[in-house]
Amino acid sequence: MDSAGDVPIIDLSKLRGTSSERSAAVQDVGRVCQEKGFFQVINHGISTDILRNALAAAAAFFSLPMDDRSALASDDITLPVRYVTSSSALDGGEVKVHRHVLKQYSYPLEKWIGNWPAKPSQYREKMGKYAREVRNKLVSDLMEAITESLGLGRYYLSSQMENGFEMMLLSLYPPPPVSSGSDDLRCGDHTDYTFISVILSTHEGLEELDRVTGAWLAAPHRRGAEGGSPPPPPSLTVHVGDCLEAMSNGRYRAAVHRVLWGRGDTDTSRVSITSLTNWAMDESVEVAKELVDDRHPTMYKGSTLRDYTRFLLAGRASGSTFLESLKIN
Ligand SMILES: O=C(O)CCC(=O)C(=O)O
Ligand SMILES: [Fe+2]
Repeated sequence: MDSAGDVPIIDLSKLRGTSSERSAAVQDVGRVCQEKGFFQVINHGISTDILRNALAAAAAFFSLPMDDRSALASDDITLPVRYVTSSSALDGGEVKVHRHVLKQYSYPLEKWIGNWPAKPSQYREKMGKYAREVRNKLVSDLMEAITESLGLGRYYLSSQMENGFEMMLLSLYPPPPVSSGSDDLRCGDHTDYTFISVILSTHEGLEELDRVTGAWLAAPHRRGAEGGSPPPPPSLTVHVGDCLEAMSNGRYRAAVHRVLWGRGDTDTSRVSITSLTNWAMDESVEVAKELVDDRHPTMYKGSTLRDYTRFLLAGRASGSTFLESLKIN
């Protein structure tokens, strides 16, 4: 299996190859989910145009006047489309914006796309194409490979996936204010509440925690505009999330990741799109009973997306993460 630096690369065309290619690729998927929890994908079949258009649409949205964007702001975290800004006060009373986020529900697409921002004009079309392709060409195949690699069979989660839920987080990380010094952590270390998340971004900045060495690894970044004919597509990074860690009874580990932006003298903004795969709001994610035996007792309590939302609403009073709160000692 290839890797870029210390980040493994999964060739998705192998999952659609001969049966021996497929079983080798399924084993690779299992191994990286177990050992790392993060990887990048190539030969997924999503065109460079679709990827670049989605990033351009996200950037165009963030270029809208603040009034247009803040019209979508709300404290109600259950809304299907919501604009959020995270910031902190600097010493001189100045406010540092870490990032702006547009959250939008995206699966089933037909159900939600009408709620998406109507401006800029091609936003829904370009973002909709990306959402559909990520789902059909990447997430579905990977989820099948993942359950197969756990010995549960390729279609083990098909119905939960079909009846499930997907969310996109579009993030804008503005350039740092001059006075920010070296404080360039924009999104602190965390895991995602999801089965898998897929990240596309305009710039580097995403970092993964290597659980074995304790080192932070920079996810390699390709913009997709460099030479070559056709040019190689932009990088797509995949993370194992909390739901997969729990369902697999801890066999696969959620990726701890963070975003640093602004190191050096950059005056550009970074834009990313994170796609999160979940089950329906009230469908409980439980440890797969097939993965429990005397040597592997059930390690996690069941949880739903609604439980997670409630946890966020309550604030992290205990200081622990949602995944930690699910662990059975
Ligand atoms: O901006 C990125 O590259 C990742 C953002 C992220 O981790 C998240 O929104 O959960
Ligand atoms: Fe994340």
